Amino acid sequence: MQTIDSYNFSGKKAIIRVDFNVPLNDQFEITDDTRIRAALPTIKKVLEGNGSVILMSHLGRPKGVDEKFSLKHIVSHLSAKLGVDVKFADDCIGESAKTMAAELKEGEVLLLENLRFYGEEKAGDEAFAKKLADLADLWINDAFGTAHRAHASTAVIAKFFPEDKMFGYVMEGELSSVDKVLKDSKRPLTAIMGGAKVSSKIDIIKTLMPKVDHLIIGGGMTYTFVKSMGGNIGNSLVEDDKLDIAREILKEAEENNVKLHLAVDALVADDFSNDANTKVCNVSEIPADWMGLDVAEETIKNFKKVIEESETILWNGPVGVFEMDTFAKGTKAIADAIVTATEKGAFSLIGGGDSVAAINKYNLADKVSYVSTGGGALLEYIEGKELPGVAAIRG
Ligand SMILES: Nc1ncnc2c1ncn2[C@@H]1O[C@H](COP(=O)(O)OP(=O)(O)O)[C@@H](O)[C@H]1O
Ligand SMILES: O=C(OP(=O)(O)O)[C@H](O)COP(=O)(O)O
Repeated sequence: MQTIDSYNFSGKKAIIRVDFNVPLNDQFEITDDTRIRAALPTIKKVLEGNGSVILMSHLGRPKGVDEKFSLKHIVSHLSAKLGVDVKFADDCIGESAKTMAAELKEGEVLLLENLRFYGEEKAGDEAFAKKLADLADLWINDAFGTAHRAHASTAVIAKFFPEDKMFGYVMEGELSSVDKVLKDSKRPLTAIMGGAKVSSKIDIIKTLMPKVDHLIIGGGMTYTFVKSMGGNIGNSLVEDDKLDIAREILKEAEENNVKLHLAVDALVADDFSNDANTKVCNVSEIPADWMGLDVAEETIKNFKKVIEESETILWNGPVGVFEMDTFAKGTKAIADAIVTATEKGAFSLIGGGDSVAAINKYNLADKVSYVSTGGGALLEYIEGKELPGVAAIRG
């Protein structure tokens, strides 16, 4: 298998599938460029090896051609980050892309327009994949965030590069980080699962159960668990159809000798608002009309202790409504505890859109071991599913 470190890029054109699916505001400015920064080492590696680079990505979920989802919005930012004037092809296939790719010289970078302007991308159309493949001499897959999609540019294109395909550094880093957590982990291993709902986390919790020593459950999920044990949760978020699953998870934890840590106290509010009235109460004694929106002191103390004594940590999902400052304390405390553990030598992996947003909000991304660029892809990989973008390279 080829690797990015052993391949000779000299005089070659590399088409790199990146995940530049970044959030844009109403002025089309990038509000979080994590995925762009993550892709730079791979691009630079090819350029330093005297190759040229053709970048391809999707942005959003457009239905056909739609200006709002044009990758032209990221050209200037990418150029600044790379220190290279990035050229832009306003169609990812067709004559102009072909000519621009053919004319690309060593050290130059061409960005293709949004692949999803063509339905063929998501359909995994082979003829479309071939048109992309024909632009280059080799294919690098570095789009971890999209590795769970069997699309033309993430998987199907592989067949046109039987010898000349490889992972980029993002893919290599993401895969080895998950391996460090799930395969060669130093103990104790702690998973912190937060976020809104049990339903979106059941599969991952079940996968982690036989592997972890500690499972911390936080966020909106808490109240489904508390209700399943007969507690009063007032107006808190709950999934009544998941009460049985919650009980099952509690039982599985016992059977697997996993120490499951739930909140003991909650910061409750009389409204889902930053300006609501708040008070602290026992997590199973929440008055009617009040809702739990964050963990409180006693819980924070418990969670911190477990995290700071861990050698390997996986964090997915905030433990409170951290978007509102009033309810951000618990999530900030988790982030701080992970940083403390990491400073003491633990390996920490943060993944999932909102926990990454939280770690960035507190400027702590550089103080943990690895921040994943994948949401759904990371969860599927941890769940043990084969990702098409990975299989396309490993075969
Ligand atoms: N107690 C709570 N009640 C309601 N929503 C919550 C609560 N705690 C956390 N959340 C919300 O959960 C959302 C994140 O959920 P989710 O998408 O599952 O996480 P992630 O993106 O990290 O996987 C955040 O927007 C957060 O505000
Ligand atoms: O942002 C992405 O996924 P994520 O929201 O799970 O992190 C990827 O770019 C994949 O996008 P998609 O879910 O539209 O295929």
